[in-house]
Amino acid sequence: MADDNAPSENHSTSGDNNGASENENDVSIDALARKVQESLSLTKKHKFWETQPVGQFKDLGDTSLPEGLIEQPTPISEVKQEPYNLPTPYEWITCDIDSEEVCTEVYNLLTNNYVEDDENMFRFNYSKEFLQWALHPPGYYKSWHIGVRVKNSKKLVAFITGVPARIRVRDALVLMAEVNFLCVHKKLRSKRLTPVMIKEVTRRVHLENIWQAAYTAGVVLPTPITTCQYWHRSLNPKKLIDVGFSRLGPRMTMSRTIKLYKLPDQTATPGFRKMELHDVPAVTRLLRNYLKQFVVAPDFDEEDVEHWLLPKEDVVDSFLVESPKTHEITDFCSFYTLPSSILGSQSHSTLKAAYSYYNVSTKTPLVQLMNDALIIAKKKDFDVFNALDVMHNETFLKELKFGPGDGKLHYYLYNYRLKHVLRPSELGFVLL
Ligand SMILES: CCCCCCCCCCCCCC(=O)SCCNC(=O)CCNC(=O)[C@H](O)C(C)(C)COP(=O)(O)OP(=O)(O)OC[C@H]1O[C@@H](n2cnc3c(N)ncnc32)[C@H](O)[C@@H]1OP(=O)(O)O
Repeated sequence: MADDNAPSENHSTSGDNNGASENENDVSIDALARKVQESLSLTKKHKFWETQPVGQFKDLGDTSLPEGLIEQPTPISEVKQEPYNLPTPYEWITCDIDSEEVCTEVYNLLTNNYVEDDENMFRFNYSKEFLQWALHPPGYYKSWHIGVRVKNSKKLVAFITGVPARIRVRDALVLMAEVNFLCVHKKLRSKRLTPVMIKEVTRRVHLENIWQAAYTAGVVLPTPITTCQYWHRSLNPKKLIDVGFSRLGPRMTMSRTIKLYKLPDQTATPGFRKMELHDVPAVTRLLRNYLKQFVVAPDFDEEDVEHWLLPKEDVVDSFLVESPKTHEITDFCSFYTLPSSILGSQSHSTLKAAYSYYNVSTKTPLVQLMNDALIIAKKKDFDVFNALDVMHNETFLKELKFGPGDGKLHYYLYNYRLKHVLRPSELGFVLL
Protein backbone atom coordinates (compact mmCIF):
# COMPACT_ATOMS: atom_id res chain seq x y z
CA MET A 1 0.00 0.00 0.00
CA ALA A 2 1.35 3.40 -0.90
CA ASP A 3 1.77 5.38 2.29
CA ASP A 4 -0.01 8.29 0.64
CA ASN A 5 -3.16 6.26 0.60
CA ALA A 6 -3.08 5.26 4.23
CA PRO A 7 -4.45 7.21 7.15
CA SER A 8 -1.38 8.74 8.70
CA GLU A 9 -1.99 7.43 12.18
CA ASN A 10 -3.87 4.65 13.92
CA HIS A 11 -4.43 4.46 17.62
CA SER A 12 -3.91 1.15 19.34
CA THR A 13 -5.29 0.43 22.76
CA SER A 14 -2.52 -1.78 24.08
CA GLY A 15 -1.32 -0.32 27.31
CA ASP A 16 0.57 2.69 28.52
CA ASN A 17 2.60 2.81 25.36
CA ASN A 18 4.04 5.94 23.95
CA GLY A 19 4.54 7.51 20.58
CA ALA A 20 3.11 8.01 17.14
CA SER A 21 2.72 5.77 14.14
CA GLU A 22 5.86 4.21 12.83
CA ASN A 23 6.89 3.17 9.36
CA GLU A 24 10.19 3.11 7.51
CA ASN A 25 9.93 6.77 6.55
CA ASP A 26 8.73 8.04 9.87
CA VAL A 27 11.34 10.34 11.40
CA SER A 28 8.89 12.48 13.33
CA ILE A 29 9.74 14.02 16.70
CA ASP A 30 7.23 11.63 18.26
CA ALA A 31 8.99 8.60 16.82
CA LEU A 32 12.36 9.87 18.02
CA ALA A 33 10.91 10.66 21.44
CA ARG A 34 9.61 7.11 21.64
CA LYS A 35 13.00 5.63 20.77
CA VAL A 36 14.62 7.74 23.52
CA GLN A 37 11.91 6.73 25.98
CA GLU A 38 12.30 3.05 25.08
CA SER A 39 16.02 3.13 25.72
CA LEU A 40 15.46 5.05 28.95
CA SER A 41 13.01 2.40 30.14
CA LEU A 42 15.86 -0.11 29.91
CA THR A 43 17.78 1.86 32.53
CA LYS A 44 14.78 2.58 34.78
CA LYS A 45 14.80 1.04 38.27
CA HIS A 46 12.17 -1.65 38.79
CA LYS A 47 11.97 -2.03 42.55
CA PHE A 48 9.54 -4.94 42.29
CA TRP A 49 10.51 -6.60 39.03
CA GLU A 50 14.19 -6.67 40.00
CA THR A 51 13.25 -9.10 42.80
CA GLN A 52 11.36 -11.49 40.52
CA PRO A 53 12.55 -14.55 38.56
CA VAL A 54 12.36 -12.88 35.15
CA GLY A 55 15.03 -11.97 32.63
CA GLN A 56 16.79 -8.80 33.89
CA PHE A 57 17.89 -5.97 31.60
CA LYS A 58 21.48 -6.23 32.87
CA ASP A 59 21.60 -9.79 31.50
CA LEU A 60 20.40 -8.86 27.99
CA GLY A 61 22.80 -10.32 25.47
CA ASP A 62 24.50 -12.61 28.03
CA THR A 63 24.16 -15.91 26.20
CA SER A 64 26.10 -17.81 28.87
CA LEU A 65 22.92 -17.98 30.98
CA PRO A 66 21.02 -21.21 30.33
CA GLU A 67 17.57 -21.36 28.73
CA GLY A 68 14.74 -22.60 30.90
CA LEU A 69 13.72 -22.26 34.55
CA ILE A 70 15.24 -19.38 36.47
CA GLU A 71 14.19 -20.66 39.91
CA GLN A 72 13.55 -24.30 40.85
CA PRO A 73 10.07 -25.16 42.19
CA THR A 74 9.78 -25.69 45.94
CA PRO A 75 7.63 -28.35 47.64
CA ILE A 76 4.01 -27.12 47.77
CA SER A 77 4.09 -27.45 51.56
CA GLU A 78 6.66 -24.64 51.55
CA VAL A 79 4.44 -22.27 49.57
CA LYS A 80 3.05 -19.52 51.79
CA GLN A 81 -0.37 -20.81 52.88
CA GLU A 82 -2.05 -17.51 53.78
CA PRO A 83 -2.67 -14.55 51.41
CA TYR A 84 -0.29 -11.58 51.26
CA ASN A 85 -1.21 -8.59 53.41
CA LEU A 86 -3.10 -5.81 51.71
CA PRO A 87 -3.25 -2.26 53.09
CA THR A 88 -5.84 -2.30 55.94
CA PRO A 89 -8.84 -0.82 54.07
CA TYR A 90 -8.82 -3.67 51.52
CA GLU A 91 -9.56 -7.40 51.40
CA TRP A 92 -9.03 -10.21 48.89
CA ILE A 93 -11.93 -11.95 47.22
CA THR A 94 -12.11 -14.82 44.80
CA CYS A 95 -14.38 -13.80 41.95
CA ASP A 96 -17.02 -16.20 40.71
CA ILE A 97 -17.38 -14.96 37.14
CA ASP A 98 -20.37 -17.31 36.71
CA SER A 99 -22.28 -15.14 39.14
CA GLU A 100 -24.09 -12.43 37.17
CA GLU A 101 -23.57 -9.98 40.02
CA VAL A 102 -19.81 -10.53 40.32
CA CYS A 103 -19.36 -10.57 36.55
CA THR A 104 -21.12 -7.19 36.34
CA GLU A 105 -18.83 -5.76 39.03
CA VAL A 106 -15.73 -6.96 37.19
CA TYR A 107 -17.14 -5.70 33.90
CA ASN A 108 -17.78 -2.26 35.40
CA LEU A 109 -14.30 -2.04 36.97
CA LEU A 110 -12.64 -2.90 33.65
CA THR A 111 -14.98 -0.76 31.54
CA ASN A 112 -14.06 2.30 33.58
CA ASN A 113 -10.43 1.59 34.49
CA TYR A 114 -8.76 -0.86 32.10
CA VAL A 115 -6.27 -0.28 29.27
CA GLU A 116 -6.41 3.01 27.34
CA ASP A 117 -4.40 4.25 24.41
CA ASP A 118 -1.65 6.75 25.03
CA GLU A 119 -3.88 9.73 24.36
CA ASN A 120 -6.80 8.43 26.47
CA MET A 121 -9.19 8.41 23.52
CA PHE A 122 -10.21 4.73 23.69
CA ARG A 123 -10.53 2.15 26.47
CA PHE A 124 -10.90 -1.62 26.06
CA ASN A 125 -14.45 -2.72 26.73
CA TYR A 126 -14.40 -6.52 27.10
CA SER A 127 -17.97 -7.86 27.22
CA LYS A 128 -19.21 -10.03 30.09
CA GLU A 129 -19.56 -13.01 27.72
CA PHE A 130 -15.95 -12.46 26.64
CA LEU A 131 -14.73 -12.40 30.26
CA GLN A 132 -16.61 -15.62 31.02
CA TRP A 133 -15.03 -17.26 27.98
CA ALA A 134 -11.54 -15.94 28.67
CA LEU A 135 -11.59 -17.05 32.31
CA HIS A 136 -13.19 -20.48 31.95
CA PRO A 137 -10.92 -22.56 29.70
CA PRO A 138 -10.51 -26.30 30.39
CA GLY A 139 -9.03 -26.89 33.84
CA TYR A 140 -9.37 -23.30 35.06
CA TYR A 141 -8.94 -22.52 38.75
CA LYS A 142 -11.51 -20.26 40.36
CA SER A 143 -8.89 -19.26 42.97
CA TRP A 144 -6.88 -17.54 40.19
CA HIS A 145 -9.63 -14.97 39.56
CA ILE A 146 -8.70 -12.47 42.21
CA GLY A 147 -10.41 -9.27 43.26
CA VAL A 148 -9.64 -6.60 45.84
CA ARG A 149 -12.54 -4.96 47.65
CA VAL A 150 -12.79 -2.01 50.03
CA LYS A 151 -13.70 -3.71 53.34
CA ASN A 152 -16.26 -1.08 54.33
CA SER A 153 -18.12 -0.41 51.11
CA LYS A 154 -17.42 -3.80 49.45
CA LYS A 155 -16.59 -1.89 46.26
CA LEU A 156 -14.40 -3.86 43.83
CA VAL A 157 -11.28 -1.77 43.20
CA ALA A 158 -8.73 -4.13 41.67
CA PHE A 159 -8.55 -7.36 39.71
CA ILE A 160 -6.04 -9.85 38.32
CA THR A 161 -6.51 -13.28 36.76
CA GLY A 162 -4.67 -16.36 35.66
CA VAL A 163 -5.78 -19.28 33.52
CA PRO A 164 -3.79 -22.48 32.96
CA ALA A 165 -2.20 -23.23 29.59
CA ARG A 166 0.29 -25.71 28.16
CA ILE A 167 2.89 -23.69 26.31
CA ARG A 168 5.68 -25.18 24.22
CA VAL A 169 8.97 -23.30 24.34
CA ARG A 170 11.21 -24.87 21.67
CA ASP A 171 11.07 -28.58 22.65
CA ALA A 172 9.93 -28.07 26.23
CA LEU A 173 6.27 -28.38 27.18
CA VAL A 174 5.67 -26.04 30.10
CA LEU A 175 2.53 -25.70 32.23
CA MET A 176 1.92 -22.02 32.69
CA ALA A 177 -0.53 -19.47 33.99
CA GLU A 178 -1.59 -16.87 31.45
CA VAL A 179 -1.98 -13.72 33.53
CA ASN A 180 -4.34 -11.04 32.28
CA PHE A 181 -6.88 -8.35 33.24
CA LEU A 182 -4.62 -6.70 35.82
CA CYS A 183 -6.49 -3.56 36.76
CA VAL A 184 -6.31 -1.07 39.63
CA HIS A 185 -9.03 1.56 40.00
CA LYS A 186 -7.85 4.95 38.71
CA LYS A 187 -8.15 6.47 42.20
CA LEU A 188 -5.77 3.87 43.68
CA ARG A 189 -2.94 4.12 41.20
CA SER A 190 0.75 4.48 42.14
CA LYS A 191 0.22 3.02 45.61
CA ARG A 192 2.22 -0.17 44.88
CA LEU A 193 -0.90 -2.35 44.95
CA THR A 194 0.25 -4.10 41.76
CA PRO A 195 3.27 -5.91 43.26
CA VAL A 196 1.05 -7.33 46.04
CA MET A 197 -1.48 -8.52 43.48
CA ILE A 198 1.18 -10.15 41.34
CA LYS A 199 2.68 -11.86 44.40
CA GLU A 200 -0.77 -13.11 45.41
CA VAL A 201 -1.60 -14.54 41.99
CA THR A 202 1.89 -16.12 41.93
CA ARG A 203 1.26 -17.73 45.32
CA ARG A 204 -2.08 -19.17 44.16
CA VAL A 205 -0.48 -20.48 40.96
CA HIS A 206 2.32 -22.10 42.98
CA LEU A 207 -0.29 -23.81 45.17
CA GLU A 208 -1.38 -25.68 42.02
CA ASN A 209 2.23 -26.72 41.42
CA ILE A 210 2.65 -24.40 38.43
CA TRP A 211 5.83 -22.31 38.33
CA GLN A 212 5.81 -20.39 35.06
CA ALA A 213 3.59 -17.73 33.52
CA ALA A 214 3.05 -15.85 30.26
CA TYR A 215 1.66 -12.33 29.95
CA THR A 216 1.65 -9.29 27.71
CA ALA A 217 1.74 -5.58 28.50
CA GLY A 218 1.94 -2.26 26.70
CA VAL A 219 4.66 -1.16 29.13
CA VAL A 220 8.30 -2.20 29.02
CA LEU A 221 9.19 -4.39 32.00
CA PRO A 222 12.13 -6.73 32.57
CA THR A 223 12.32 -8.32 29.98
CA PRO A 224 10.23 -8.85 26.85
CA ILE A 225 10.76 -12.13 24.96
CA THR A 226 9.56 -10.18 21.94
CA THR A 227 7.91 -6.87 21.08
CA CYS A 228 5.07 -6.88 18.59
CA GLN A 229 3.34 -4.14 16.71
CA TYR A 230 -0.38 -3.69 16.18
CA TRP A 231 -1.63 -3.16 12.61
CA HIS A 232 -5.11 -1.91 11.78
CA ARG A 233 -7.27 -2.49 8.71
CA SER A 234 -10.05 0.10 8.38
CA LEU A 235 -13.44 -1.41 7.62
CA ASN A 236 -15.49 1.70 8.39
CA PRO A 237 -12.99 4.47 7.58
CA LYS A 238 -15.45 7.33 7.95
CA LYS A 239 -16.28 6.42 11.55
CA LEU A 240 -12.61 5.75 12.37
CA ILE A 241 -11.68 9.20 11.11
CA ASP A 242 -14.70 10.87 12.78
CA VAL A 243 -13.75 9.50 16.19
CA GLY A 244 -10.03 10.25 15.80
CA PHE A 245 -8.87 6.62 15.52
CA SER A 246 -7.27 7.36 12.17
CA ARG A 247 -6.57 10.47 10.11
CA LEU A 248 -7.25 11.22 6.50
CA GLY A 249 -4.00 10.58 4.63
CA PRO A 250 -2.30 13.44 2.83
CA ARG A 251 -3.91 14.21 -0.55
CA MET A 252 -6.83 11.92 0.31
CA THR A 253 -10.51 12.79 0.36
CA MET A 254 -13.10 10.95 2.41
CA SER A 255 -14.69 9.42 -0.68
CA ARG A 256 -11.33 8.18 -2.02
CA THR A 257 -10.58 6.71 1.40
CA ILE A 258 -13.94 4.92 1.53
CA LYS A 259 -13.31 3.52 -1.95
CA LEU A 260 -9.77 2.43 -0.99
CA TYR A 261 -11.05 0.27 1.87
CA LYS A 262 -14.15 -1.12 0.12
CA LEU A 263 -14.39 -4.91 0.20
CA PRO A 264 -16.36 -7.35 -1.96
CA ASP A 265 -19.76 -8.48 -0.62
CA GLN A 266 -18.93 -12.18 -0.84
CA THR A 267 -15.96 -14.27 0.25
CA ALA A 268 -13.82 -15.62 -2.61
CA THR A 269 -12.69 -19.07 -1.45
CA PRO A 270 -14.79 -22.09 -2.49
CA GLY A 271 -15.65 -24.17 0.61
CA PHE A 272 -15.13 -21.24 3.02
CA ARG A 273 -17.57 -21.71 5.93
CA LYS A 274 -18.07 -21.23 9.65
CA MET A 275 -16.36 -23.78 11.92
CA GLU A 276 -18.73 -26.29 13.59
CA LEU A 277 -18.40 -28.67 16.55
CA HIS A 278 -17.68 -31.68 14.30
CA ASP A 279 -14.66 -29.80 12.85
CA VAL A 280 -12.80 -29.78 16.19
CA PRO A 281 -10.56 -32.82 15.45
CA ALA A 282 -9.60 -31.58 11.96
CA VAL A 283 -8.95 -28.02 13.16
CA THR A 284 -6.87 -29.34 16.07
CA ARG A 285 -4.70 -31.38 13.67
CA LEU A 286 -4.29 -28.42 11.32
CA LEU A 287 -3.43 -26.01 14.10
CA ARG A 288 -1.05 -28.33 15.97
CA ASN A 289 0.85 -28.99 12.80
CA TYR A 290 1.05 -25.28 11.99
CA LEU A 291 2.12 -24.14 15.47
CA LYS A 292 5.08 -26.58 15.54
CA GLN A 293 7.24 -24.14 13.60
CA PHE A 294 7.18 -21.33 16.19
CA VAL A 295 9.57 -20.98 19.12
CA VAL A 296 6.79 -20.28 21.63
CA ALA A 297 3.26 -21.56 20.98
CA PRO A 298 0.34 -23.11 22.85
CA ASP A 299 0.01 -26.89 22.84
CA PHE A 300 -3.69 -27.06 21.97
CA ASP A 301 -5.61 -30.33 22.30
CA GLU A 302 -9.18 -30.90 21.10
CA GLU A 303 -10.67 -29.64 24.35
CA ASP A 304 -8.69 -26.40 24.05
CA VAL A 305 -9.68 -25.95 20.42
CA GLU A 306 -13.33 -26.50 21.26
CA HIS A 307 -13.11 -23.87 23.98
CA TRP A 308 -10.89 -21.27 22.31
CA LEU A 309 -11.91 -21.59 18.67
CA LEU A 310 -15.44 -22.88 18.32
CA PRO A 311 -17.48 -19.81 17.30
CA LYS A 312 -19.21 -18.01 20.16
CA GLU A 313 -21.53 -15.17 19.22
CA ASP A 314 -19.90 -11.74 19.70
CA VAL A 315 -16.85 -13.36 21.32
CA VAL A 316 -14.92 -15.48 18.82
CA ASP A 317 -15.44 -16.19 15.10
CA SER A 318 -13.77 -19.05 13.24
CA PHE A 319 -13.95 -20.03 9.59
CA LEU A 320 -12.35 -22.80 7.63
CA VAL A 321 -11.97 -24.02 4.10
CA GLU A 322 -13.42 -27.45 3.39
CA SER A 323 -12.26 -28.68 0.01
CA PRO A 324 -15.41 -29.05 -2.13
CA LYS A 325 -13.83 -32.13 -3.75
CA THR A 326 -12.16 -34.04 -0.92
CA HIS A 327 -13.96 -32.47 2.08
CA GLU A 328 -10.57 -32.11 3.68
CA ILE A 329 -10.17 -29.09 6.03
CA THR A 330 -7.26 -27.21 4.50
CA ASP A 331 -7.29 -23.70 5.97
CA PHE A 332 -8.52 -21.89 9.03
CA CYS A 333 -8.89 -18.31 10.25
CA SER A 334 -10.29 -16.74 13.40
CA PHE A 335 -10.74 -13.44 15.18
CA TYR A 336 -12.12 -12.32 18.53
CA THR A 337 -14.42 -9.41 19.34
CA LEU A 338 -13.05 -6.70 21.59
CA PRO A 339 -14.80 -3.33 21.41
CA SER A 340 -13.32 -0.16 22.83
CA SER A 341 -15.25 2.65 24.48
CA ILE A 342 -14.74 5.91 22.65
CA LEU A 343 -14.02 8.53 25.27
CA GLY A 344 -15.36 11.98 24.54
CA SER A 345 -16.93 11.63 21.08
CA GLN A 346 -20.34 13.23 20.58
CA SER A 347 -21.34 10.93 17.74
CA HIS A 348 -20.15 7.42 18.72
CA SER A 349 -19.68 5.54 22.00
CA THR A 350 -18.15 2.23 20.83
CA LEU A 351 -15.52 1.15 18.38
CA LYS A 352 -16.21 -2.39 17.23
CA ALA A 353 -12.87 -4.12 16.71
CA ALA A 354 -12.02 -7.64 15.52
CA TYR A 355 -8.62 -9.03 16.57
CA SER A 356 -6.88 -11.61 14.42
CA TYR A 357 -6.43 -14.81 16.46
CA TYR A 358 -5.08 -18.05 14.91
CA ASN A 359 -4.87 -18.48 11.13
CA VAL A 360 -3.55 -21.47 9.18
CA SER A 361 -3.18 -21.72 5.43
CA THR A 362 -2.10 -24.88 3.65
CA LYS A 363 -3.97 -24.66 0.31
CA THR A 364 -5.60 -21.22 0.19
CA PRO A 365 -3.03 -18.40 0.04
CA LEU A 366 -2.96 -16.64 3.42
CA VAL A 367 -3.67 -13.27 1.79
CA GLN A 368 -6.86 -14.63 0.21
CA LEU A 369 -7.94 -16.33 3.44
CA MET A 370 -7.45 -13.13 5.43
CA ASN A 371 -9.24 -11.08 2.79
CA ASP A 372 -12.19 -13.41 3.30
CA ALA A 373 -11.88 -12.83 7.06
CA LEU A 374 -12.01 -9.07 6.41
CA ILE A 375 -15.13 -9.51 4.26
CA ILE A 376 -16.85 -11.43 7.05
CA ALA A 377 -15.80 -8.85 9.66
CA LYS A 378 -17.15 -6.04 7.50
CA LYS A 379 -20.46 -7.90 7.05
CA LYS A 380 -20.63 -8.28 10.84
CA ASP A 381 -20.33 -4.52 11.16
CA PHE A 382 -16.85 -4.33 12.69
CA ASP A 383 -15.22 -0.91 12.28
CA VAL A 384 -11.64 -2.14 12.26
CA PHE A 385 -9.70 -5.42 12.01
CA ASN A 386 -6.54 -5.52 14.12
CA ALA A 387 -3.60 -7.88 13.88
CA LEU A 388 -0.20 -8.23 15.52
CA ASP A 389 2.87 -8.98 13.42
CA VAL A 390 3.11 -12.49 14.99
CA MET A 391 3.25 -15.82 13.11
CA HIS A 392 2.96 -15.22 9.34
CA ASN A 393 0.85 -12.08 9.67
CA GLU A 394 3.54 -9.85 8.15
CA THR A 395 2.98 -11.56 4.81
CA PHE A 396 -0.54 -10.15 4.42
CA LEU A 397 -0.60 -6.91 6.41
CA LYS A 398 0.60 -4.44 3.78
CA GLU A 399 -1.11 -6.14 0.85
CA LEU A 400 -4.47 -6.11 2.63
CA LYS A 401 -4.13 -2.38 3.50
CA PHE A 402 -3.42 -2.70 7.19
CA GLY A 403 -1.58 0.34 8.53
CA PRO A 404 0.85 0.29 11.48
CA GLY A 405 -0.62 1.52 14.77
CA ASP A 406 0.98 3.43 17.60
CA GLY A 407 0.66 0.45 19.91
CA LYS A 408 3.42 -1.98 20.83
CA LEU A 409 2.71 -5.13 22.75
CA HIS A 410 5.48 -6.75 24.78
CA TYR A 411 5.34 -10.48 25.52
CA TYR A 412 6.81 -11.86 28.76
CA LEU A 413 7.54 -15.17 30.45
CA TYR A 414 7.79 -15.50 34.24
CA ASN A 415 10.45 -17.86 35.60
CA TYR A 416 11.60 -18.94 32.14
CA ARG A 417 14.63 -17.51 30.39
CA LEU A 418 15.21 -17.41 26.65
CA LYS A 419 18.77 -16.86 25.44
CA HIS A 420 17.72 -14.50 22.65
CA VAL A 421 14.99 -11.96 22.09
CA LEU A 422 12.59 -13.41 19.49
CA ARG A 423 11.33 -11.86 16.28
CA PRO A 424 7.53 -11.42 16.41
CA SER A 425 7.26 -13.94 13.55
CA GLU A 426 8.85 -16.58 15.82
CA LEU A 427 5.92 -16.28 18.20
CA GLY A 428 2.91 -18.56 17.64
CA PHE A 429 0.92 -17.20 20.49
CA VAL A 430 -1.93 -14.70 20.93
CA LEU A 431 -3.06 -13.59 24.40
CA LEU A 432 -6.46 -11.89 24.73
C1 LIG B 1 4.24 -18.59 38.41
C2 LIG B 1 3.07 -17.71 38.29
C3 LIG B 1 3.47 -16.26 38.09
C4 LIG B 1 2.23 -15.38 37.90
C5 LIG B 1 2.58 -13.91 37.78
C6 LIG B 1 3.27 -13.58 36.46
C7 LIG B 1 3.48 -12.06 36.31
C8 LIG B 1 2.23 -11.34 35.92
C9 LIG B 1 2.49 -9.88 35.73
C10 LIG B 1 1.23 -9.11 35.43
C11 LIG B 1 0.77 -9.24 34.01
C12 LIG B 1 -0.41 -8.38 33.70
C13 LIG B 1 -0.88 -8.47 32.29
C14 LIG B 1 -1.95 -7.41 32.04
O1 LIG B 1 -3.04 -7.52 32.51
S1 LIG B 1 -1.47 -6.04 31.09
C15 LIG B 1 -2.77 -4.87 31.37
C16 LIG B 1 -2.44 -3.99 32.53
N1 LIG B 1 -3.56 -3.15 32.88
C17 LIG B 1 -3.70 -1.88 32.50
O2 LIG B 1 -2.86 -1.31 31.82
C18 LIG B 1 -5.00 -1.22 32.94
C19 LIG B 1 -4.84 0.21 33.31
N2 LIG B 1 -3.79 0.37 34.31
C20 LIG B 1 -3.88 -0.04 35.59
O3 LIG B 1 -4.88 -0.59 36.03
C21 LIG B 1 -2.67 0.22 36.45
O4 LIG B 1 -1.90 1.24 35.89
C22 LIG B 1 -1.78 -1.05 36.66
C23 LIG B 1 -2.56 -2.08 37.46
C24 LIG B 1 -1.33 -1.63 35.34
C25 LIG B 1 -0.54 -0.62 37.43
O5 LIG B 1 -0.92 0.00 38.62
P1 LIG B 1 -0.20 1.33 39.14
O6 LIG B 1 0.11 2.16 37.95
O7 LIG B 1 -1.04 1.88 40.21
O8 LIG B 1 1.22 0.79 39.70
P2 LIG B 1 1.52 0.32 41.21
O9 LIG B 1 1.98 1.49 42.02
O10 LIG B 1 0.41 -0.46 41.77
O11 LIG B 1 2.76 -0.68 40.98
C26 LIG B 1 3.91 -0.27 40.31
C27 LIG B 1 4.64 -1.51 39.86
O12 LIG B 1 3.80 -2.25 38.96
C28 LIG B 1 4.50 -2.47 37.75
N3 LIG B 1 3.56 -2.52 36.62
C29 LIG B 1 2.88 -1.50 36.08
N4 LIG B 1 2.12 -1.94 35.06
C30 LIG B 1 2.33 -3.26 34.97
C31 LIG B 1 1.85 -4.27 34.11
N5 LIG B 1 0.99 -4.00 33.12
N6 LIG B 1 2.26 -5.54 34.29
C32 LIG B 1 3.12 -5.84 35.26
N7 LIG B 1 3.64 -4.92 36.11
C33 LIG B 1 3.24 -3.64 35.95
C34 LIG B 1 5.43 -1.27 37.64
O13 LIG B 1 6.45 -1.54 36.69
C35 LIG B 1 5.90 -1.15 39.07
O14 LIG B 1 6.86 -2.13 39.36
P3 LIG B 1 8.44 -1.75 39.32
O15 LIG B 1 8.69 -1.21 37.94
O16 LIG B 1 8.66 -0.73 40.37
O17 LIG B 1 9.20 -3.03 39.56
